Amino acid sequence: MDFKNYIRDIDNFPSPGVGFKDITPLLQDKTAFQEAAKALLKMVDNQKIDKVVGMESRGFFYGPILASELKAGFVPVRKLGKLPAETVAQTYKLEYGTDTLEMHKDSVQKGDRILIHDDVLATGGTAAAVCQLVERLGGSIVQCNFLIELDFLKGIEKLNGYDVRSLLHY
Ligand SMILES: O=P(O)(O)OC[C@H]1O[C@H](OP(=O)(O)OP(=O)(O)O)[C@H](O)[C@@H]1O
Ligand SMILES: Nc1ncnc2[nH]cnc12
Repeated sequence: MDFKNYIRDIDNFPSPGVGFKDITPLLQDKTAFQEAAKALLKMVDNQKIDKVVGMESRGFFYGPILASELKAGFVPVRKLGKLPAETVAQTYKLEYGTDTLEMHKDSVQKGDRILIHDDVLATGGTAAAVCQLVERLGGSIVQCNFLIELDFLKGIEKLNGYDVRSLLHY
């Protein structure tokens, strides 16, 4: 299946000069939605995973599905101020601004085998911040797994040393 047929380009969103990859056509198609989940899962290649860590908000579409299929837990990484218990936080830059992400301190135990999942790897600021949070909590990152990688933004350079897999490249 050519998943790219279900990814829509929106120019100048959310700010001038940004070419936004809109995955909602993929999500709303019953076949493409499910086939993409299977393809993301295939990239994990039967590795043992204790927890899938997904970033707010678009990492929440497939992250819990991957967790369920891998018989792993799901850990939400949320934007500042949304998580109710004690957190660790990391501020980072992304393609169109600056933000802070948080994880609950008790969400990852030392030695947990972690799959990080998000929809888009752009400049890599978000994913690098999440890798730092997971490692501060003692987690071991098995793979960083994305639906889309924007190769020209070179996000992979911020994820040196990690196993980075992306289903679609632009
Ligand atoms: O590689 P980067 O340049 O850091 O950009 C990638 C991030 O940007 C988007 O999230 P966004 O912060 O727009 O939030 P959203 O998922 O809530 O829309 C996307 O879902 C990634 O998390
Ligand atoms: N160009 C882009 N399209 C969709 N999500 C993004 N997150 C960061 N850059 C993005």
